[in-house]
Amino acid sequence: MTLRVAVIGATGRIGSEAVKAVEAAPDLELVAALGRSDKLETLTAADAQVVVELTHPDAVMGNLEYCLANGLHVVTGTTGWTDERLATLDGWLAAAPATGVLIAPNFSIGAVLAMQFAQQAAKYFETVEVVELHHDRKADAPSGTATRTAQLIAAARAAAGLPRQSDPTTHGLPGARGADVDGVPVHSVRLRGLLAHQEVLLGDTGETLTIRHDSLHHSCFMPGILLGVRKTASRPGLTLGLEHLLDL
Ligand SMILES: NC(=O)C1=CN([C@@H]2O[C@H](COP(=O)(O)OP(=O)(O)OC[C@H]3O[C@@H](n4cnc5c(N)ncnc54)[C@H](OP(=O)(O)O)[C@@H]3O)[C@@H](O)[C@H]2O)C=CC1
Ligand SMILES: O=C(O)C1=N[C@H](C(=O)O)C[C@H](O)C1
Repeated sequence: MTLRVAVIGATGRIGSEAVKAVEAAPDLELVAALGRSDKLETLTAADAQVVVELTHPDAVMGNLEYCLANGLHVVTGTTGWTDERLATLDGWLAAAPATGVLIAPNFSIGAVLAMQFAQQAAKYFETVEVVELHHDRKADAPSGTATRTAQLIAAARAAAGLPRQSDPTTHGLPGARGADVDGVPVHSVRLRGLLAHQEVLLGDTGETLTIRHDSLHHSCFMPGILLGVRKTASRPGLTLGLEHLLDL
């Protein structure tokens, strides 16, 4: 049976690729492709079952509220998630218990693996920092991937009983040490010509380990999006991270 799929953010960099990927999938039918000015009612009028949401941190909450109020499953890669936003989403999901939502900070398999490797390595190195590098049109910093990576690293360190990293800096300019995400410094570079890249730098006495991932084209996100579309309708509630859908 084909799944009826809609894309919100269809004119965007990743959304336009998602439209093509859904159209090319034999088991999926693209029933709506919404840009910024299209009404969300189009989704219900088109009888969509799964909505792929790839817009902007300012738009994602309104889009999810509408989808959950109308029993539409959602796969979103939009960034800007905070604990407060996740709590709000939990409330909407409680009122729509049959509905599934996948939030994937990154849909690329390489990025998901890099996050897992960083999490695995975290307890063996006393110091760790994250550097993320993106194109110069990106609205959010740090990136959703870097934020999630730092959270996973911090949780792994805490579980292993490691203390928060100390910072010896006593003199410097504001921001020079990056953003503090759960005690992990995260540095954001924005540069024309780049797409999405990340390095996790881990260091201890006499050695360093660098875990680097590069997204070179938006096509790298498509297998993850399609996997999410196929699985989320049968996973009620919130799935946070593509890793839960992969056999890792
Ligand atoms: N999880 C993942 O693997 C990935 C996630 N992303 C994330 O996806 C999101 C979109 O990225 P990207 O495609 O580069 O962004 P773009 O700016 O290229 O596209 C955004 C899309 O959303 C629409 N949009 C923007 N602002 C609003 C708004 N306030 N209300 C309604 N619609 C809006 C745009 O419409 P219009 O064209 O009219 O402006 C456009 O269709 C970002 O949060 C990004 O971080 C990106 C790549 C991978
Ligand atoms: O804006 C982007 O381009 C990307 N956004 C996501 C993020 O913030 O982590 C995923 C990927 O890095 C591309």
